[in-house]
Amino acid sequence: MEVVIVPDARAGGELIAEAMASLVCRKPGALLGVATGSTPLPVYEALSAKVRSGAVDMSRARIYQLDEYVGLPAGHPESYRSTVLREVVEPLGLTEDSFFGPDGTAEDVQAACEAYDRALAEAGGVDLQLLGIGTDGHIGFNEPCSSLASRTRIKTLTEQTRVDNARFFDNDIEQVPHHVITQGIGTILEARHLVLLATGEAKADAVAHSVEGPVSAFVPASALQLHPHATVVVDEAAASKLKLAEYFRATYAAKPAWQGL
Ligand SMILES: N[C@@H]1[C@@H](O)[C@H](O)[C@@H](COP(=O)(O)O)O[C@@H]1O
Repeated sequence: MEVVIVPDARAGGELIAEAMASLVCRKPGALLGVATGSTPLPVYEALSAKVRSGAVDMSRARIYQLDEYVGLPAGHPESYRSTVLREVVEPLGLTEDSFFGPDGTAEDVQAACEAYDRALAEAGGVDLQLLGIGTDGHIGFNEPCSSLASRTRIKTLTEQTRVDNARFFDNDIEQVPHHVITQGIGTILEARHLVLLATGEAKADAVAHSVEGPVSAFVPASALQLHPHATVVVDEAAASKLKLAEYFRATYAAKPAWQGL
């Protein structure tokens, strides 16, 4: 696992956007797995700036969703489908044809989960999966004690995650769905490159437990330790509880720039 400590969220966004752009230059039809939440926004802003300036042509890239609320009506502004369309797909100049996600409105939700898991594999697998992290260490919506081998499935949100996400629902926790679909931890681990971005002090404990703690279903992001190509990008605040921060800084400083993430 590589840990990169950046000065701020903007620098993290720029670094990851650069990695995504260089992937798409090498492999124009790359599958990019995207996350929602506030943290990845600087990545999408930096990447769409590259598209607008002509530095990268994303027209053949495909965008895959990580998770989704169950039961929000199609077109609900806070469904993750609407969110990714608004924050990623449209700013990158892509259309819905190149955007795929699990169907949170399906009558048979379990079948929709299995269909999405299959679709990911049939499309060749995700090349780069961007992840955020919950304050409890969740990735996607894999809450603590999710199986490290789990596949795309229905999960029930913890009270903490519903409280954290109420800000997207007029600060009204009653509006936050209880159930979600999420790529499982086993599914996420199949992506060829995992890039987790965490910014702000509220994520410092979750980052320290994930990077330096034992691999444990209780801290779902600790599963990144099992992946051969996992990159954790953190700002100074999110890195503040890492015991090996100096080592991570020195290692990254000594890395040749051409290597990328
Ligand atoms: N399902 C999403 C996660 O993918 C995201 O990482 C997390 C943190 O969001 P934020 O970056 O806004 O803190 O929120 C939600 O739970």
